[in-house]
Amino acid sequence: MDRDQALAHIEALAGQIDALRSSSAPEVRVLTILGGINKQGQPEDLRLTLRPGELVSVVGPTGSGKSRLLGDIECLAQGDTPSGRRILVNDAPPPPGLRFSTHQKLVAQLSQTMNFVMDLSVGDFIAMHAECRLAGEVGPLVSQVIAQANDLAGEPFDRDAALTQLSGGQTRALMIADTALLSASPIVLIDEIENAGIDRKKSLELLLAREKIVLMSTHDPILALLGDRRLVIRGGAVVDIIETSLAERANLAALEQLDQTLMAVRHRLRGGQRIDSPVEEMLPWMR
Ligand SMILES: Nc1ncnc2c1ncn2[C@@H]1O[C@H](COP(=O)(O)OP(=O)(O)OP(=O)(O)O)[C@@H](O)[C@H]1O
Repeated sequence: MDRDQALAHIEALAGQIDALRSSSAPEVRVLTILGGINKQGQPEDLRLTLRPGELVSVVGPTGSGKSRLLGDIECLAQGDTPSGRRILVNDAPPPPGLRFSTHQKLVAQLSQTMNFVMDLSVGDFIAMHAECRLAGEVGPLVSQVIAQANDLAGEPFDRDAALTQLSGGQTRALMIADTALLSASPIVLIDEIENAGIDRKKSLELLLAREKIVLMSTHDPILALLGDRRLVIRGGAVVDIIETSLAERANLAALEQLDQTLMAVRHRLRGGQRIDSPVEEMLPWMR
């Protein structure tokens, strides 16, 4: 391991320790995003309020500024990021203590590229996190988190599995179950979990059932339409806020069927089967 790799390793460990310490966070009744400027320096006309249990998707072309928006929320920006946005918590700027606290993290982040680097078993890691949150017996909660993660992941794993040996899908499933059941952070940011090999709809339902505010950047129409609203980003600014309409919800059902079609074909492909029969014959819902 060279110096840079060692430093990256230490940084990742520090992040995970911070996550373990995030044992309490203040209640967020309302989160407000105040507009800043777009990439051309023109004003962004935005005052968006979000409440617990709400799912908002963030859509826009590559490079339009979706991650910047999530980054602004993550650091509770106060006009000090390239977008100039400001974030209010319960209608007021967050106190600096809250912004930079590693103990009271308001925001949990999940992304496609996150990985565990700790040399621990799944059971030991979840138990450590649970001990930070609870006094008393943590065993049942650890079992619940692992069972929930297995429900989300395609391939099952047990508590003795090493964290670093989990697949991408299993890692994401464990992070989501851990965030939903153990993390105190009331805001969850998701940066593209489309190809994670997990049950994405169930994952979102799990987070929302815990009354989190969830913002999710995505290019996937099914995920985007699951949101109550979607923010359209262009040129570094939110240019539209679209409420998911009844007609869109009806289309969501049709899109989910298409998705099942592709999943059925993928399943055959993975199983080493041929894809040469008519597509309708491969579909569970058309048979
Ligand atoms: N309002 C803004 N003012 C200045 N720079 C911005 C603004 N919004 C975004 N940027 C910058 O533009 C670049 C691209 O933005 P970002 O990575 O957020 O795009 P993205 O939509 O997430 O792209 P992708 O879909 O490829 O991940 C980044 O360097 C980001 O800091």
